[in-house]
Amino acid sequence: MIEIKNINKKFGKLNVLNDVNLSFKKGECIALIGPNGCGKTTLIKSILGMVLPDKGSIEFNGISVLGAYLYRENIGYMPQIGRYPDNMTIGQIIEMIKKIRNSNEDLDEDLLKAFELEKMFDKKMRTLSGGTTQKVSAVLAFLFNPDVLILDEPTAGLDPLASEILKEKIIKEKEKGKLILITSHLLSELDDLITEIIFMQDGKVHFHKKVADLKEETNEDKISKAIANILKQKQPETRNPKLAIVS
Ligand SMILES: Nc1ncnc2c1ncn2[C@@H]1O[C@H](COP(=O)(O)OP(=O)(O)OP(=O)(O)O)[C@@H](O)[C@H]1O
Repeated sequence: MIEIKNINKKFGKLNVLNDVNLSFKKGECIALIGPNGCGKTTLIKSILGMVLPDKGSIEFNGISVLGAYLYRENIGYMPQIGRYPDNMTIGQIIEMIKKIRNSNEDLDEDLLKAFELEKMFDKKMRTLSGGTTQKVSAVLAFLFNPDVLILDEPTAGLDPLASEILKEKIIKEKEKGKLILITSHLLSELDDLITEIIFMQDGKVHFHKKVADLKEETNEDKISKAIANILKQKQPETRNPKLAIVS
């Protein structure tokens, strides 16, 4: 579904993506993890066409994303920090996006209802808490029933109930066979969700494994412990604080 081949990206002298090769298929729920600044968001933005790689190719269903935009209709994107026009209300934002998309798909309003956002339709975006803004971003990502969901730190800032609602929704969409790509630092949140894990470090893919294989190899039940175990095996001498994992 998404093929990433030999992607490189520099910002000035900083090598942010360094020969990244990845392949994502329908029905997978993949966690993209790694220390701050290792290139996760840059990789996501490259898939979305918001960042142009210096080298390499990205294909969506066999077609290069370079210069293309229609493929984005198949992707629901929840950014790490959603930015919206300050003076518009929640209701106006959702209506505006619906009009721009002009989609014939049945709308998926599960999250709109579960988060009870309709009660807050008249609230202006500038008055919203961080968590409520995250809820608006989540609603918009799922609204047009996309085949692919790319969620950048989706539960950051959400309260425990909202976080659980979103996780249940992600599981429901995964079961429908969608491709879901999630970045998160909260590894304990990922246990029930993901089928594969990609660990990035310094712009490179450190490893890409199926969760079942990772757990079997390390003899650990929890993803956070399994990853810590792998990292210890790979770097027995060093204690690199950048690899700190939140479990
Ligand atoms: N537009 C840009 N211009 C210059 N540098 C950038 C730009 N976007 C990202 N960077 C740099 O690229 C590096 C990777 O950033 P990126 O946002 O991809 O990291 P990340 O893995 O998503 O981090 P985090 O876990 O903190 O979200 C960082 O050093 C960041 O400062």
